[in-house]
Amino acid sequence: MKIGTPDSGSATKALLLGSGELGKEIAISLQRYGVEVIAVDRYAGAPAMQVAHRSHVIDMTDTTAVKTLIAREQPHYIIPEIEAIATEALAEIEAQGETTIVPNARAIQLTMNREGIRELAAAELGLPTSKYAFAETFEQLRSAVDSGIGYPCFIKPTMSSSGKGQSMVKSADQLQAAWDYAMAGGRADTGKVIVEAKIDFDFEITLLTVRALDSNGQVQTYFCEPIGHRQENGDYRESWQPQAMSSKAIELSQQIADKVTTALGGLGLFGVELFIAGDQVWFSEVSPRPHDTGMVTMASQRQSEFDLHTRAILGLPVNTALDKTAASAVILGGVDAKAVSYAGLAQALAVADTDIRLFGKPEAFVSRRMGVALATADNVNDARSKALQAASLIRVTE
Ligand SMILES: Nc1ncnc2c1ncn2[C@@H]1O[C@H](COP(=O)(O)OP(=O)(O)OP(=O)(O)O)[C@@H](O)[C@H]1O
Ligand SMILES: NCC(=O)N[C@@H]1O[C@H](COP(=O)([O-])[O-])[C@@H](O)[C@H]1O
Ligand SMILES: [Mg+2]
Repeated sequence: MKIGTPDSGSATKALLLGSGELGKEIAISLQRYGVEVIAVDRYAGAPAMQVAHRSHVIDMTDTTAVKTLIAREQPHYIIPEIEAIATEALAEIEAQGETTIVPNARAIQLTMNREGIRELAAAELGLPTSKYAFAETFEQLRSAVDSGIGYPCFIKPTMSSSGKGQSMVKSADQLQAAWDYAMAGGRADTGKVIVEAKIDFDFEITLLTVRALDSNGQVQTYFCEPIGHRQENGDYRESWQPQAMSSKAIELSQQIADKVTTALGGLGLFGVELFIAGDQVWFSEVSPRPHDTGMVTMASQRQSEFDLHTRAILGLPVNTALDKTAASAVILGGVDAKAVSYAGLAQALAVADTDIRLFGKPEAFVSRRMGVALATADNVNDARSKALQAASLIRVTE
């Protein structure tokens, strides 16, 4: 198979494994550089499918289903977009040498599972993290908490995202419920949980970090301005850029992000999640792809996180500069409904300097993210209040 790039004239094909709101923006960016996009997800009508050249519905956790589809489509690039993919299939495909897994199969495998990335970051690279342990039974969980992790702590499925199956436990009587919730709530069942001691941070950031080629064809690491965010129940509610930080904390953050992304390797954008208290910085986790809190870059940067990921993958030049102070606020479903419609768009857009992105998910759940409001302003406080106001004016209805 001939590997094409936009410069070589032959059609380049990219296959998205996961087609949510992040994939939709990646698809649009890829298409702007002439790439053919195939969107894949577990359900029909997923956001990226609505803009892709074509799409497929498969069980992405089924190795055979993933391999069969890739053999049929023969993409040049496979871009994992969600933390629920049979990663064994990807290593085999990469080894055949004709397809680039973004950023590479090992990075996807390590970050898809909290165990892989935690062992790399804490044990191998020696980065500061919360105290942690893994448990395959309730007894193991209880003994890990009793013998050092303590309370409060977080219990999470090892394969999950957006807070699915995650709870904070304050005392021993809440432990069983947290175990049951983690066992039932992951995006894929690994039979294992991670328990982490709670870090008392002042604020948390996502440091978008890009590994891209410079004009000499050398891999360089570029950082965006830090993105601050607020989470509820393990899922993000608002984000803003830039987050003010001490120069020591930003320096440590960049060092940690550089170490972990260099260890993961490949080309693309990474969302490095860090907890900050004073000048102290802890590594939390990393996405080898655009990050939900990074949706703010659609308003704050000339090159959004989606453009940066796309450019890095294709070997094109990148610029991570901040353009405007901005904020994002999420629009949750608020109802369980098939066939949704939206009210309040005119009122929301009447808030100055805002924009609304509705993802087009075919079905709403009470806490499913259905859209995001974006706002720019002279300062972070004003940007946040405008984004929050615009988001609050949108109603998802049956
Ligand atoms: N050990 C911890 N100490 C303090 N807060 C934590 C800890 N672990 C998680 N949190 C809080 O919960 C949030 C979500 O945790 P985490 O990022 O691990 O979940 P996730 O399911 O991977 O979410 P996403 O996929 O959206 O990044 C964090 O951003 C933080 O606010
Ligand atoms: N924190 C990770 C994240 O935000 N991932 C984004 O959410 C989608 C799944 O949404 P859904 O669960 O509503 O289908 C994923 O496909 C991805 O775009
Ligand atoms: Mg996270």
